[in-house]
Amino acid sequence: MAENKEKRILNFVLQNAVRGDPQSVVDTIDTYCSQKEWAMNVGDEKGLILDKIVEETKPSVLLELGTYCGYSAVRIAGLLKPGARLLTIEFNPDFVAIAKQMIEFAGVQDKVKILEGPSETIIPQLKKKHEVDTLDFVFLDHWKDRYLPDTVLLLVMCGMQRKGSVLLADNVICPGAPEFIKYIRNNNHFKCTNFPSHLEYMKAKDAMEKAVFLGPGLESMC
Ligand SMILES: Nc1ncnc2c1ncn2[C@@H]1O[C@H](/C=C/CNC(=O)c2cc([N+](=O)[O-])cc(O)c2O)[C@@H](O)[C@H]1O
Ligand SMILES: [Mg+2]
Repeated sequence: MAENKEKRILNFVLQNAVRGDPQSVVDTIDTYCSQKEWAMNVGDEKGLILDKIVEETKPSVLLELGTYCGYSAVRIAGLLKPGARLLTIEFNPDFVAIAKQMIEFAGVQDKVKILEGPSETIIPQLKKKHEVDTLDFVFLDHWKDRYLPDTVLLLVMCGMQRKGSVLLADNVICPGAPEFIKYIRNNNHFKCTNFPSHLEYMKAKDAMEKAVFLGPGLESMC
């Protein structure tokens, strides 16, 4: 496979991080991407917001949309209670290969399962093929124009949310996910909170949006 940025990030981790230590892997990626080559990891500043919300939620079954190099999968997995599991969806086979090695090096392969393919195909398979009943936590960090359709898919088509389920979306300012924000903030089945921050490794403003599902009401969900 051609030498590319994601491969260079992985090699830097393999050569500099501590095997079996998720925090060391996360810190090493942050060092590389802040000093050598920028990459679209959630990063250290927004990562602390992610950590706090995961720890507060104490989730057992989690879904991530957009694995990329596995940075947030490793970060989240390092916080999970025994028996909790993270499913992460990624459709780029090169990134799947990178993330797989990143997750194994961090020693969290027993907590994380990468599902290769497009989210729109895999989400409807979660119940039957991956024995998911409901999701306690969903991290949205894939193409921004997929946030809304995939949220609707999770909600309406697959009933994947239960009362108290948490959706957390990265990048609601930069690059932005305006349709998702409009929908989720106007949907009275969700209680939304915005967490202002900065774009990973940059000074530009960004934010994360947390949306807690309040449960299906009597009226239609749409
Ligand atoms: N429908 C789908 N199913 C499965 N995998 C999918 C998918 N859509 C995208 N992906 C994967 O998710 C990742 C995309 C992330 C987009 N983030 C971004 O575009 C992004 C951009 C900036 N930025 O430009 O500053 C900053 C950020 O934090 C960002 O997350 C890639 O690994 C891509 O292959
Ligand atoms: Mg992002």
